[in-house]
Amino acid sequence: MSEAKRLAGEKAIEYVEEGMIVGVGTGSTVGYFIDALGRIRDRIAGAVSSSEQSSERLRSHGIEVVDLNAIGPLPLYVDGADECDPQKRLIKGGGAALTREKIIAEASTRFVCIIDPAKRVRVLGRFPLPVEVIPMARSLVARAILAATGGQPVWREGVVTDNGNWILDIHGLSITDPMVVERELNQIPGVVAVGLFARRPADVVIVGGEPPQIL
Ligand SMILES: O=C(CO)[C@H](O)[C@H](O)COP(=O)(O)O
Repeated sequence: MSEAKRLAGEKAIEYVEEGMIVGVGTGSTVGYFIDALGRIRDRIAGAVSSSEQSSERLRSHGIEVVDLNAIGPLPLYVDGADECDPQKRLIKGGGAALTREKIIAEASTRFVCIIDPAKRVRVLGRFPLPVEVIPMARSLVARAILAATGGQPVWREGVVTDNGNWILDIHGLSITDPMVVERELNQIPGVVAVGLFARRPADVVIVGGEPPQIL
């Protein structure tokens, strides 16, 4: 699968234009995109990063990491996903960076999602749905998730997000209406962000392969 990830990550470079500030996600597929971005670093103005991990990798290539507050809308955001349905709605957050990823996706005009073929599903939910929670609300949120969805929330123990919060992964969901589930979970006090990207799906999906497929 890492070859498919590399092919997807490198293909996404075609969406980068001269002088752009590029939004950059998190994960192993994005790692290939960052490395390719490093090869054209003189042609971009910098990057907005969704995680400390990606910031470090961007800086290692000499790419300046820019504060989202210092700029207007972003023309382009490139990120991976854990699942992608035919409407380009996503589950993200396997790397625990979902909140910043959601912020950058929202700020961007074009969201290009890069995946390997195994990430494509008909219905979202086989991958446990990550939810970032305020630590003191963990068990309250877990009970509310069970009541609202019937899914089984499991604490990703030991993982602390870049925002100092915790992750619950919801197992056993079959998400036939992602917009409704996203909205319902967002309303639980203590939830910081839900790893469902239904309200803001990807605009373009690149599926890594020889040749890459554009959806
Ligand atoms: O949402 C994410 C991080 O929070 C990643 O994009 C997602 O987990 C996919 O990762 P990978 O490219 O390593 O398969």
